[in-house]
Amino acid sequence: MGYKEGMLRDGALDNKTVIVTGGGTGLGKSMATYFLKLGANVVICSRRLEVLETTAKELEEQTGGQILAIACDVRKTEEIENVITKSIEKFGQVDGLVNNSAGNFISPTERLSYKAVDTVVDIVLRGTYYFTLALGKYWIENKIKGTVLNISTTYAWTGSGWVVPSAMAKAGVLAMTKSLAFEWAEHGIRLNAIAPGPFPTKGAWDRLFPEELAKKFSFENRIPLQRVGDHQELANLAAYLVSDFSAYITGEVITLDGGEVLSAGQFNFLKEVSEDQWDAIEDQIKNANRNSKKSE
Ligand SMILES: CCC/C=C/C(=O)SCCNC(=O)CCNC(=O)[C@H](O)C(C)(C)COP(=O)([O-])OP(=O)([O-])OC[C@H]1O[C@@H](n2cnc3c(N)ncnc32)[C@H](O)[C@@H]1OP(=O)([O-])[O-]
Ligand SMILES: NC(=O)C1=CN([C@@H]2O[C@H](COP(=O)(O)OP(=O)(O)OC[C@H]3O[C@@H](n4cnc5c(N)ncnc54)[C@H](OP(=O)(O)O)[C@@H]3O)[C@@H](O)[C@H]2O)C=CC1
Repeated sequence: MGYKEGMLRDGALDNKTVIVTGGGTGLGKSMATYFLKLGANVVICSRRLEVLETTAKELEEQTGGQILAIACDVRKTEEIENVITKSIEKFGQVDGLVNNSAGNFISPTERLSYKAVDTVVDIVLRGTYYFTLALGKYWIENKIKGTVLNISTTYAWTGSGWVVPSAMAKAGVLAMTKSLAFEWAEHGIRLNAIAPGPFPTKGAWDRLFPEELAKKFSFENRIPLQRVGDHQELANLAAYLVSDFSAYITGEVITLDGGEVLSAGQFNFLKEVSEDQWDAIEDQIKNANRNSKKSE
């Protein structure tokens, strides 16, 4: 058994219908795959219908599960409402939502046009609160104990230069997660988030680690656990958080990043010190201890 294997037991998501935004590619596709394997009906939606349909066909063959692909720009409320209506028509009801769609690219902020900032913020923040609001109203009206899982980032709370629109938007998503988790708890609706570290996907790598950068900065050296994430690790956590096994968890953000976010620790630079240097440092400190005792 290892981290590349599915964690939950067969049938863990039986009788659940989960919408995964951006489910045609990358991490959304990996989560959709695992949800299907665990028995869920899955609805994937994003802008490119042909990408969604190709994924739907592939996953249907791979898992034998039921999957519906619908075009939807999460910045448009009427398209979101169409996804919800079609999902209910096909599967009877909707139980879960994974807000996974995102837009992001690295850039010095002063190079961005107003529209460039709006584009990222609108997909990530507006798209997430539009979808959550639409489903929340439906859940409350129909007394359904729905679950929302937001895919955030660690820089939602540390901040990060060169991805400022994304950081602002993901921070808003985090505030929404915690605020609504409290407000809608009385309806049995739960909201949680995952903050992933680097998980290789074409979407992220093309826009955040283009070849020029990838050659210079290797993750193996930067991540304390010395590797990037495996998609199944994220799918495992996501499936747990949308399942009833996590029924007592709400308003939580779980970091899944091999320790990357911990690198700000004030003394972490000591990673560079060799054993010989530690011998000398230990001597110096013990000497200073002895001297301070003498002078007392
Ligand atoms: C591992 C770390 C965490 C990872 C987090 C992730 O989210 S990974 C997820 C990663 N996955 C994804 O991001 C997947 C989806 N992403 C996408 O579809 C695109 O990257 C998108 C977000 C730009 C949206 O596309 P669209 O078709 O809706 O919009 P558009 O093409 O019309 O552009 C709008 C404005 O942006 C401007 N602009 C664009 N690039 C640059 C640049 N490099 N420099 C400067 N500006 C740039 C462009 O010029 C225009 O402004 P203008 O000139 O009119 O004032
Ligand atoms: N990969 C990583 O290392 C990390 C990823 N994340 C997060 O994980 C999530 C998935 O990213 P990842 O799989 O890497 O990248 P992808 O680019 O593969 O996924 C982004 C998805 O969002 C969809 N999307 C973009 N714009 C819209 C829109 N306007 N309306 C609806 N859907 C849209 C895209 O589909 P389409 O183009 O068809 O619309 C695409 O399927 C994101 O939330 C990202 O911020 C967080 C930290 C690290």
